[in-house]
Amino acid sequence: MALHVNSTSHPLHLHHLNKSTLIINRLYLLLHSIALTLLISFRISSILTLFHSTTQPLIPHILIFISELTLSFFWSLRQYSCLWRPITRTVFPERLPEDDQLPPIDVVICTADPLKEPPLGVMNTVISAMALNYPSRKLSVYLSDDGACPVTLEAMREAWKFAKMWVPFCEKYGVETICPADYFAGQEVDDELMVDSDEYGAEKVRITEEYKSFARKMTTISESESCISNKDHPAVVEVMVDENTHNQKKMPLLVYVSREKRPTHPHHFKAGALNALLRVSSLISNSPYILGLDCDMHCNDRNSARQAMCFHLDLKLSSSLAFVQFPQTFHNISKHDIYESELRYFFKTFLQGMDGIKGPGLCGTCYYLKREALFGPPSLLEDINLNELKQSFGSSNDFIKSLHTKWNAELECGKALSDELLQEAKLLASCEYENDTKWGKEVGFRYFTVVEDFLTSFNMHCKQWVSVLYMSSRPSFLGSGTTSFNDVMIQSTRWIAGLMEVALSRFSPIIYGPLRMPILQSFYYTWLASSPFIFIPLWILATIPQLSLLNDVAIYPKVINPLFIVFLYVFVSSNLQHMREIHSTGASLQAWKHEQRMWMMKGITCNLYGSIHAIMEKLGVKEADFIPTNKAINDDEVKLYQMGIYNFQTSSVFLVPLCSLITLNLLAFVVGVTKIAFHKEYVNEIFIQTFLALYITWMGYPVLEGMMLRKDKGRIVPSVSCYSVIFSIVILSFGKLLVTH
Ligand SMILES: O=c1ccn([C@@H]2O[C@H](COP(=O)(O)OP(=O)(O)O[C@H]3O[C@H](CO)[C@@H](O)[C@H](O)[C@H]3O)[C@@H](O)[C@H]2O)c(=O)[nH]1
Ligand SMILES: [Mn+2]
Repeated sequence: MALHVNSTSHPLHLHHLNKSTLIINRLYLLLHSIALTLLISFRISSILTLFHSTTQPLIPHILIFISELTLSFFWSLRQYSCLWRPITRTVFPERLPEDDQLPPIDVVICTADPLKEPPLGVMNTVISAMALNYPSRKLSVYLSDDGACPVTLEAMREAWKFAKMWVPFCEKYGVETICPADYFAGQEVDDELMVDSDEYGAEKVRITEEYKSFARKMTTISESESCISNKDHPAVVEVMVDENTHNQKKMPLLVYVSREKRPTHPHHFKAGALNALLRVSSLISNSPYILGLDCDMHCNDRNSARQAMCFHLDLKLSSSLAFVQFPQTFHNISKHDIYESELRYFFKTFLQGMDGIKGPGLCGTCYYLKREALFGPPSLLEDINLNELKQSFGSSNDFIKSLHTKWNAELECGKALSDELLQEAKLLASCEYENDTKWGKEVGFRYFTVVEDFLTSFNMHCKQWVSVLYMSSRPSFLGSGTTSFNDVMIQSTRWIAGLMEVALSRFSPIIYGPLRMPILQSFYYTWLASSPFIFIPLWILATIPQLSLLNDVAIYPKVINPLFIVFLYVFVSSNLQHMREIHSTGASLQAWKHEQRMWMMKGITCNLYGSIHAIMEKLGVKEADFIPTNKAINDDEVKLYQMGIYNFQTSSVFLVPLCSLITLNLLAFVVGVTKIAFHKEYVNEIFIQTFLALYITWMGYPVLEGMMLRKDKGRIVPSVSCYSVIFSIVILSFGKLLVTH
């Protein structure tokens, strides 16, 4: 087995705690918590007095109280877990053991739909993984094709041929940009390569031509063959084999797997694909570590495997470390990033905070995971008998054997698998294999939610595994972010539905977590699993204060009331904190506006629909689905996105609530200001409500602009605006009943 390194004078990695950040964070947590307590006690006392009032309505106060209480709860979960102990890390890969002592790695890549995930992009991911700076014979790359398209298999055979030139080229010249598409787009600075420039120049010309021809073939393949996903087919496993038998250069193994699919069998989406890959790979290479990648997430730093090994091979950490997570970074984010596609908060602030408390959650891609962590510790495996093992892992003797054996060192690239092995691999990738086993329940990636990463890592953390976040200055992986409003909304709705599925399951983190993990870590899981409910306070805050204002009901303290200061403090301090956080992650302050705006827009729509979807699933009315995010480029959409202009070509289901609420807020603001203009003393009573309406209108400005000012294709079409006005009138009429006595 690999050599573990334990040297205090020459550690493989270090972590740093910034003392001053820690003090500021905790001071903010303390002061803000005090302010929230005051605010809530004000609400309780005013509700108690209103109980006996015959003139003032109670319902708006209670609704606002609910929203303030839930938002304070979310704030505590989120901020305590992420601000308490953020850390950063450094690694020393040069201190790793010699190459022959490094452990092997299986790279698993998932793809599902060649129309949404164009083969050229997928193959670039495959090739970039093969070119990682790691001993070739210790790397095996597996692609799971859930679409089972001949297109993908054909593309992969071509990718194999190109990789045989590309991998040695990268190795010979120490090419940093190992993703061919990026390299040929001119992202490598040649001067930095310490090479004989003539020879390099000539080889570069040659390989550029090869890439062009490869890219052309990808286009022809995608156009000529059927790109329709097949949902009824047997398993296909193919190891890429050399046509000419003597292979000059050792290459990573490359395997295509398309698990069996039948309409009668649930296939559990990505988690199902990953579990099939886990089994097939254990038969072929059985590496102890797994690099998980989405098909659009290519390797951008050739050293990530070695960086991850700095943690996995640390003697002190190794036995409890389940995975090293790298942040997801995207290559197509525009400088405005209006849709907050970068997910800055999650990948930069939040995961760093979690790293200080037993580690970040798994993010579905960009992780180096210990295979064992998905199967339970080896000691556990040793204690149970063969029958029990078969009940957990299924009937394959070869698979059970793999649980106890180390990686397959005999493996040779370019050699076909024996027929027997191939048959067994197909059995492991069949629909029936998982019947009556613990796959997806206690073994492997977890089912019953479309956020398999969240539930799987929650289970690992509950079993005391720890994780690590490593963020290097050069993005280790680059993927394509969602750059159209429609894609963002669909993706977020799916995530929310998945989180809600977890919240409603027996693994609901709020109950299952606190006894099994440190309290702040359980805050992280509880926050994410309960985040779907954010639509409740957001809907209340976008309607009740405004309806109250329109009906002359004051629900906030007067400006002269000392409690006004508390409300002001909560608003200002949370926004300043948000700005500080954005600044510390190097983003521009514009991000503040975009993040708040998207939080509100998604909270109002995606959180509502995702929650409804999950509840209906629970009731058996609807089936779970996983619509893969679109990765194909649409030039018109990209143009609008680059210019920072919203593209509202999406379902009216998303648009109508947004338009209606913004219209309502605009109306409330205008009425509020008019009232104040005629009766100056009103300002005292309705200042907060008028300000809130202004703030929401400002946040929703792109929607207003889309409805009223724009004429282009990305505007909000008049029919949607009409429905919205009707919906606003409905809200106004029902609202009047709600907020008046
Ligand atoms: O039935 C399916 C559906 C999807 N996928 C693959 O899963 C990956 C992620 O799907 P994508 O459409 O890109 O979803 P995203 O919302 O962008 O994915 C994020 O959210 C997912 C759910 O939490 C995680 O699994 C991902 O890693 C994370 O990047 C892609 O490679 C797909 O090809 C499958 O293999 N089978
Ligand atoms: Mn994706």
